[in-house]
Amino acid sequence: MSEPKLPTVNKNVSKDGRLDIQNPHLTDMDEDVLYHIALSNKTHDLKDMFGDVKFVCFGGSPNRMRAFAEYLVPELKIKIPAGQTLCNIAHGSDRYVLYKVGPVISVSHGMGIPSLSIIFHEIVKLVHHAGCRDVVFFRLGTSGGLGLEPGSVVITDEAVDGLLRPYMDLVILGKVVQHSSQLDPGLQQELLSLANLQKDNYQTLVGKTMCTLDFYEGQARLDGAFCDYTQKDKMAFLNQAYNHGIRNIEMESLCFAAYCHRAGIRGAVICVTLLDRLKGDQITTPHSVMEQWQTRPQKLVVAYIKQKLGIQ
Ligand SMILES: O=P(O)(O)O[C@@H]1C[C@H](O)[C@@H](CO)O1
Ligand SMILES: O=c1cc[nH]c(=O)[nH]1
Repeated sequence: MSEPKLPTVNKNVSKDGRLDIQNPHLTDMDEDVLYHIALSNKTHDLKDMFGDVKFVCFGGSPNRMRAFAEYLVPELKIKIPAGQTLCNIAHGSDRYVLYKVGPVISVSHGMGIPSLSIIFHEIVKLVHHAGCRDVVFFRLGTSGGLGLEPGSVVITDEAVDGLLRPYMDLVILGKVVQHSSQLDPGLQQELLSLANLQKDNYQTLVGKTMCTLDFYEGQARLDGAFCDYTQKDKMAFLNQAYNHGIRNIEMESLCFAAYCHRAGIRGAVICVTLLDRLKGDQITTPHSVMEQWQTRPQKLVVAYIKQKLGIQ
């Protein structure tokens, strides 16, 4: 396979840690409407609303990201005035939810790369307009594991596509552009060290993550509406992925990693595994157990945030 031609990246962060977006067209615009989160740099004072943000946490489901925001309130010792509740700042749009708890944004991204891509663009522009400094991005997700006890947590060191390539193909103006999906190894190690300190009764490890365009055939499942391959074909592919170092499969890490790299933002992907794909396809774990598992990546990122903010 020939090496991809990757565009130059990481030019976006200025010396003082602010995100200087390189898109020249943005500076010519009188107003920038962040359509899917119902905000704009003209109708909202984004510096006042978001200028202190240091961490942005993305996750697929709106309810999970609300629950994460609620979890952050006592953990970060945030006082919510009596009679007030957490407000979905993106309530003017019903596409995504967005909460702010102190210096943390908790935002949903929906399912799959196209949905994540839209919200990522708008969050990067939000962070830019707000003048935030040294912001770190996290994806807190769920996934199918490979050879792991369900409930294990994988910190992604490299996101690969369904062809096991460590970059994202993007079709722009009728041409394929490739963006490297490298993630920050230092951040991965910091997270792993924190996980080791937590002495949890589940495993947290660093491994490669395969990001697919589909939950069923894309992830070699036999239980979709369509399937033209055999159990043997499926196992051959999943074993190939395992031997390549892949430890979990989900649907957003490639774009998340590629865009973090492109924007020059430190980012990490942390996903709990809901099942072992070497053993099956259907997710049969009770909902209450999965809800508990989904808090595992959150717990790790909260430990990281508290450490950075000096909160005991
Ligand atoms: O972060 P979540 O749990 O939403 O991500 C995974 C990948 C797909 O979006 C979805 C499939 O069930 O779960
Ligand atoms: O198997 C799984 C489980 C969660 N999310 C996925 O994308 N795949």
